[in-house]
Amino acid sequence: MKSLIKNARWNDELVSILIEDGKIAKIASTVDTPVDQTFDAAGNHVIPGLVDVHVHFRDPGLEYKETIKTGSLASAHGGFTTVFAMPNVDPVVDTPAAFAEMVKRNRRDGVIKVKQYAAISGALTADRITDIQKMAALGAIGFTNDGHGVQTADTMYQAMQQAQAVHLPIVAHVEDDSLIHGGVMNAGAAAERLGLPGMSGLSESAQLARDLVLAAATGVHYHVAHISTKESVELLRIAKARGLNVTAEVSPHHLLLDDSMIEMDNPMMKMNPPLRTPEDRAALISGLLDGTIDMVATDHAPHSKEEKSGSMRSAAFGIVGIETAFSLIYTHFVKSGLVDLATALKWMVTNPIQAFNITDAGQLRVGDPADLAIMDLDHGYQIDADDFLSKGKNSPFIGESVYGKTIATFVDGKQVY
Ligand SMILES: NC(=O)N[C@@H](CC(=O)O)C(=O)O
Ligand SMILES: [Zn+2]
Ligand SMILES: [Zn+2]
Repeated sequence: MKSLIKNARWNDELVSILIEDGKIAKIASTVDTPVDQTFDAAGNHVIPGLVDVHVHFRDPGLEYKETIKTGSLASAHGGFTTVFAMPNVDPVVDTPAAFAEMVKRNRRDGVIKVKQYAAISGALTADRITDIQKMAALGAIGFTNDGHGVQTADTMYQAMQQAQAVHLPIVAHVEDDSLIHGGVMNAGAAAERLGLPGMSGLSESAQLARDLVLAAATGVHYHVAHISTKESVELLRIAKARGLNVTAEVSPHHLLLDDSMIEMDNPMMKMNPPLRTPEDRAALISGLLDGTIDMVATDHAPHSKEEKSGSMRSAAFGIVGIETAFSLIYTHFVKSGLVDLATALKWMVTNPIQAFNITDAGQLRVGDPADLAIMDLDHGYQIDADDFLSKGKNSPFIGESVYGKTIATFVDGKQVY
């Protein structure tokens, strides 16, 4: 099977991409090999398929929020061709049997490449660590209790030792529960103005400091999920300077929103970690620009309309992000002139692939899997929840005007959007 994508803009040139048996066979200004199928990109840009190391697909158990099918279709709509699914489904992915079931489902229902994390400890909250060795053998991409911080140092220490032994990362949702005090947004002036209970950013940074000590002692690859405070960025900067094997992701919403923008009690502005202060946000942006933070990940967290209505006091934590991430980063970092497209693609493709040793994702080189997306970078559009393929419509960015609309997405040469 041979196919051709023609008239695609790549590195300021119009190219044709020849795809043979799912792999990129040739990239050239003209290709005259006879093919079975041709896709005309009509002068739009081609980018390597995006990679998101942090999504919630809610399947099994919470299919009313999202399924692997709808989540992966939404990913394709966002230009993503590889995503890493979190284990906080029902049942939690904390046993080899549950893990094996997820592998089966992800393969059966995913229209893109859906890789799977396994839990660090039972039910994401127990002190007892999971069978890390067995789940590694079954294909786990890493271990995480995302949704919960690991509260005891010994549990984290043991998990790191085991993960290091199988050469897989620990992905940390860093949150010390003793510092949360029932907060629903960041503690500080904004929470006081709104009269809402606040949670301190120290909850994240204090646990991160502990983890970095443990990571140094074990040598494990330690990856910080959804980093959100300036203290965390500083800790990470020091850890990297010391040569620790540590990486971090930041979400588009923590880069683009802060608590000063929460004008009223609005559940679409509620997520964990919460939007922090403008100073925290500035530190996240500098950290991303100077390489302290390695990558952008969405933390796509779909919830139902009911769960995301009413007051922030009772609404669920989390927002969707997989269908808006590229447009938001492209518009606010590339179109605005802060970085070039290649840098944004480092944050959303190359660095995730390298940090997690992904061998079957495409980077738009001859011989790579034909995982790619065609993007219209020149015409603005408005983010509209009716266009989302995700079941979750819980986005604070609805109505925003952005650039970077996905025209088509291909996985192993097959058009999936
Ligand atoms: N980010 C969130 O606010 N929610 C996530 C859990 C998580 O990522 O911690 C979820 O599963 O809904
Ligand atoms: Zn989390
Ligand atoms: Zn998450």
